[in-house]
Amino acid sequence: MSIEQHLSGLAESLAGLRAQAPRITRWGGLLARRLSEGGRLLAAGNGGSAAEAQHLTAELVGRFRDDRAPFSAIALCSETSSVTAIGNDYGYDQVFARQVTAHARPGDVVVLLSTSGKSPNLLEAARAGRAAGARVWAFTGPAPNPLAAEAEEALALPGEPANVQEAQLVAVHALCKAFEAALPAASRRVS
Ligand SMILES: O=C(CO)[C@@H](O)[C@H](O)[C@H](O)[C@H](O)COP(=O)(O)O
Repeated sequence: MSIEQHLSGLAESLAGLRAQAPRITRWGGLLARRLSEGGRLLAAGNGGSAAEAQHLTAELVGRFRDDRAPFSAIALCSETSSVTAIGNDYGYDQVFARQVTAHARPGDVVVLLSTSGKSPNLLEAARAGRAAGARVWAFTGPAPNPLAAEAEEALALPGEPANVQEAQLVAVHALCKAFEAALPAASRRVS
């Protein structure tokens, strides 16, 4: 595939994202409410999506754009001792689900990123999140797919995996932008 074809594919995935901008704005508002009230975001993904999960939590604990309070967010894929111990003792399908069961409380938000929407460990994590009473949102490739079906809501993007993954990084930034815009003034300290 030529670079031009790759970039055309990315444009298609981004067009799919643009069509779902209202969902991202709504998610940002809900996330701002939940985290301001003491909730926590738990994020997970495999491979490149693991990097995006970490990217999202870093923006929330640090900051995206505005100077403001830190918020609680954990990338479950970065918990190397938990991932390796749970994977070793319970199997790779449980590496995120067990952490979700340990950390998630009602009022929390679980964000699961996948290009295929088929990774068994993310499907298990979605079930664990719902069982814990948390909100479960999935970022996936083309719908229908099992993860989109298992989550309460999904941002499903068209395109091949690499393009979906690239567009998901834009979606992560868009969510952070919507989140910071929706934060109550009390927790915002723009300099
Ligand atoms: O970054 C890439 C492909 O762009 C790979 O590392 C990719 O993330 C891995 O193959 C993942 O295991 C794929 O998982 P998923 O997106 O299908 O849930």
